[in-house]
Amino acid sequence: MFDLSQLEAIVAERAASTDPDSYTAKLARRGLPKVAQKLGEEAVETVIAALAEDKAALRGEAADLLYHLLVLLHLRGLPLAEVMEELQARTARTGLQEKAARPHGA
Ligand SMILES: N=c1c2ncn([C@@H]3O[C@H](COP(=O)(O)OP(=O)(O)OP(=O)(O)O)[C@@H](O)[C@H]3O)c2ncn1[C@@H]1O[C@H](COP(=O)(O)O)[C@@H](O)[C@H]1O
Repeated sequence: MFDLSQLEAIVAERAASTDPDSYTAKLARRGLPKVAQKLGEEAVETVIAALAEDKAALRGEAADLLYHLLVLLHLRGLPLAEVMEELQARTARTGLQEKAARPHGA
């Protein structure tokens, strides 16, 4: 099954490409603030699709959201594996225990 680490590799390769047809390359050139803005927009669109109970729209918006998150992580040099390690570490306790252990305000 296709997974996010495979998409992460595609994003890394396309972000460095000079292919004029590459959306990833175009987006990466626009820089982190633009990518962050796009990620925020996709998050809002995902929420709207979820609240509208439109499963087809939610599927598309969730895909857009994950793709843009990977572009942002790539530009900030944070490997997806580190995020997965963070999530895996959290499985050792409940969400409320994890929240209580966070530094104040985090
Ligand atoms: N998964 C995606 C993916 N999801 C969403 N998008 C793009 O994200 C954009 C989101 O749409 P919007 O209307 O919000 O944005 P827009 O108006 O096109 O662009 P802006 O001017 O607002 O930035 C669309 O252009 C989508 O094509 C993606 N673009 C690429 N990928 C993957 O990345 C691979 C490489 O893509 P390229 O870099 O384009 O070759 C593809 O084969 C896919 O696997």
